[in-house]
Amino acid sequence: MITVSNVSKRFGDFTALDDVSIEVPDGSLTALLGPSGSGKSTLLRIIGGLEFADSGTVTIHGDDVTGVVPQKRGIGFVFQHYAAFKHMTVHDNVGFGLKIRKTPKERIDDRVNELLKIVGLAGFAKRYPSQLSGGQRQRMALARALAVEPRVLLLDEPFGALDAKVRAELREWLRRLHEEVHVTTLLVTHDQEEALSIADNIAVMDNARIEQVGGPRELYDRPANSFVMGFLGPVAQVDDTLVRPHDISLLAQPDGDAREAQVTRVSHLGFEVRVELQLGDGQTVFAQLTRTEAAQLELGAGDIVWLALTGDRDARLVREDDRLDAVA
Ligand SMILES: Nc1ncnc2c1ncn2[C@@H]1O[C@H](COP(=O)(O)OP(=O)(O)OP(=O)(O)O)[C@@H](O)[C@H]1O
Repeated sequence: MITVSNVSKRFGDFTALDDVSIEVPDGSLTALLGPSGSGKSTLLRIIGGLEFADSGTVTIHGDDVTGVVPQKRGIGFVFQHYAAFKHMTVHDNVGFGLKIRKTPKERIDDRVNELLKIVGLAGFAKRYPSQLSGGQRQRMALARALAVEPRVLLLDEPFGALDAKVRAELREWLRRLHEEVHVTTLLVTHDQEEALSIADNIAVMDNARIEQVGGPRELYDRPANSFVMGFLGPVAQVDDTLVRPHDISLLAQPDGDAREAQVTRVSHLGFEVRVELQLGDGQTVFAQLTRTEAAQLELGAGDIVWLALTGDRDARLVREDDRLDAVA
């Protein structure tokens, strides 16, 4: 387990981390998720020893590493822009950490071959980094980080520089890799879909603080506040209630508490149909329907419908401040 206790960090008079505490469970894939500038990388770098906290402590597997240099923390790093040794083959890049630890050559060869297989680069050992695609280079970086059998793997937007399709592939691949090697992994990302799809534990950060920690479903279904709710997915507002747009259903007739609304726009986005509505008081609301639901209602602009809130009541919030606007 990684334990961060009451860590604060300032750069001049700017507070990058404000009394942050978090526990990263052993063997988990934990994401640090938040907007740009929220302090994710600073927290990761403090855990890795690339930056030192002004106050607070970091322990890894019970050892206090707060003042320990990165090389002695048992950590593997991968960054967005991976600095490979250009003049070395893929094999030598991956084996570099073992070589400087004076590991016998045969042992290095075995370990490198095993890792290249795991990351899907078995046939690429003799190539140079310039002969790899961006996605292959990041997989090589992961193999290199894993070579020295770190206690913890720290990934800072490792797929951030790749195009969307490759990024999605590598996400799935990282998830499978993690299931295979089980090393405690901390992943910095600003992409909620990335965090929700691969992490089993997510810490949502904003403004130098951790807002909420939990599993993907817990965060989505029980957001602690409007910031977390808005950062994890779309939000619609009906009066002062915040709901997920898919927790709004539209009825052809009045029913109970359902509110009358006029359809102003219907957008067909494949499986999803997005309906813009206007309530009697002028408030605009977005609802998300499946194409089947929309087809049954035969919705078109100008239609009058009745809007009801469905879904889990605990997944709703009463709007308490303007933090949602910061997300949108
Ligand atoms: N060495 C530094 N000197 C001064 N300010 C810094 C330094 N490192 C980070 N900061 C500031 O601290 C804040 C948090 O930075 P950090 O990189 O942790 O954010 P982040 O959430 O990882 O954002 P991003 O996704 O953009 O990297 C930013 O406003 C940044 O400008």
